[in-house]
Amino acid sequence: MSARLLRPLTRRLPPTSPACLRLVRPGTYNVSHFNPVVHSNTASLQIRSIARPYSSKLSPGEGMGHNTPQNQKQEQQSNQNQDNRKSDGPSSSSSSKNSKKSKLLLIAAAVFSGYLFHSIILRPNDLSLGDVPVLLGIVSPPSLNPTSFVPYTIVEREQVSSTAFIITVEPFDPLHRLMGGSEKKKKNARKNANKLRNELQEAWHHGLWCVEIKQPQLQVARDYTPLPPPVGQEREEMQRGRLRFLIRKMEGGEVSSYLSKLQVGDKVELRGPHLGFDVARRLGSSSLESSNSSGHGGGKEQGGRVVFLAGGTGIAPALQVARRLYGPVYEKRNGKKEEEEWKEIEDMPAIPPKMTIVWANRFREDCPDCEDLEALRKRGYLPPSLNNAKNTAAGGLMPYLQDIKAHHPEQFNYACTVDTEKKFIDAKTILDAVVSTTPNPKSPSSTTSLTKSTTNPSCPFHSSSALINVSDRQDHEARCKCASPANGKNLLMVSGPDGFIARFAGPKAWSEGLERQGHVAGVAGELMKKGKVNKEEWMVLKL
Ligand SMILES: Cc1cc2nc3c(=O)[nH]c(=O)nc-3n(C[C@H](O)[C@H](O)[C@H](O)COP(=O)(O)OP(=O)(O)OC[C@H]3O[C@@H](n4cnc5c(N)ncnc54)[C@H](O)[C@@H]3O)c2cc1C
Repeated sequence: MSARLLRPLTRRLPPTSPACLRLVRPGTYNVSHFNPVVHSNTASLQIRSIARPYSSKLSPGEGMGHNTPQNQKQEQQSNQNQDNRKSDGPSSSSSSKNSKKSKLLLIAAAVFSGYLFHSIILRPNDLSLGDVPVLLGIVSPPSLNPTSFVPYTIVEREQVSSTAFIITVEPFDPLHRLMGGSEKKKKNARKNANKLRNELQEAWHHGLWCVEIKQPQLQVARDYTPLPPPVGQEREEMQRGRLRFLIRKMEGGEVSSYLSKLQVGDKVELRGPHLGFDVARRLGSSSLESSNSSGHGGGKEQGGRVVFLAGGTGIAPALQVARRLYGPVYEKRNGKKEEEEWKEIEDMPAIPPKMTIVWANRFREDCPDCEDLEALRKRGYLPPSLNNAKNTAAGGLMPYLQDIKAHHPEQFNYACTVDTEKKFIDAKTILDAVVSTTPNPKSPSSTTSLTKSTTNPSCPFHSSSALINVSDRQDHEARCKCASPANGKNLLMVSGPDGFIARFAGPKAWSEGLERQGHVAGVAGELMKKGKVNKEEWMVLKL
């Protein structure tokens, strides 16, 4: 509020200038010329007492610093005024104090209404009343947290198909809005950068996570899953605290319809991060699992294979898992592979577990260029990190998948199905995907699964029967109950609309106000019953 309105005042009257010091001299002043906004409300402001009467307490050289005849005259005049006021008695003094107070109040009210008019009427999506403490420097801008909503600004928006769009948001800083591209803005951005990076780094390291986005008119919020940053932009995006979401507009949907109407520059409110299922701990790979939080030291051997069935926007958690297993997709910068740096930061395994994603879409436009990478190469296409192109939000998500494939050809696979081309996920698709993750016996990453004898049936990480009652919101607080270090399970993960999950893994169940995993049914349940997918080695996770 006042930062903008007082700027002209401070610019005209720097604190050390004689003009500024004139302000503290006893006397009557017209304040209207300081700011046009207060002009209509004030005629004059009397300043009669100051903390240190300048005539007696300012030492030579302090303040005005000039003992000119003119100053002496003014001083005498001022002393005379003070004497006169003293003789008026206490009632006169208190009434003048009151009038001074009311005038100051008037000014404050005028400034405040000007601000309200500016922020609410003129720029409704810009600044709001809640931003005042930040603008005044009383508090720093709030950062993403799981208990309260904080404002973000949409900085990019891309329509990737007729119903789906990607928005990129970054933390809203009211000071940035007011200061434009000034030095102060840059300084502030740098100050916040490391804090934001640390917060998000933890969530990315966990793997699966989401944030809530609020619909402010209806005061409802829904979960959305941040996509990994575009190829080669991980560092920059993390430092700016940016988040990207793939959102499908649902007809009649309260939050997705609202979000579909927002444009670049608009504000959204986010709350989070909310950590989801701990994939690394279930896979049990020693290099993925953090020993201090697992309840035991973590297994010595590499473990875990992942088959991920993603329906539509369910691709977002699939990419989060891929990022957890393979690290950020990197670019070469100054001759140094950025991936190496991230490996150090994130403790990535040298040889990551095998993963296959099958992405089901209604239309081809949702997954253009979803071809085998070799076929794409023959057509002259190279993923962004190999042809040094920057992959912005534009181009959707295929470049991300292609880049992981290019860097981990043995470990990672992806395939797409398109409803309108009469290609659907079925039992055979799932079995093929399971086979594609079979480790090469010669490979050092050969998988060893957790055997029946070492699995505690009540362990929420390694026992399918215990998983039935698990909710994703509580998962990260649980502890492994297996007696000996777990080598890990393989995961068949299913993510997408409720109908998609129910078809392939059975419906989730609700109890005590929480959505829980429920029994495994659907196509995956059938395959396990028939023994085509070994239920001792594979666990099903519904997202
Ligand atoms: C952990 C998690 C992560 C998620 N991540 C993403 C993501 O990254 N991207 C994404 O797009 N979605 C994601 N979702 C789904 C998202 O949270 C919302 O559920 C989705 O956007 C729909 O919300 P909505 O408010 O628009 O629709 P809602 O208002 O909840 O309505 C949903 C559907 O039900 C219909 N409906 C509503 N009320 C009625 C009624 N009374 N009678 C009949 N039909 C009705 C609506 O028409 C609509 O089609 C995620 C969900 C979870 C749990």
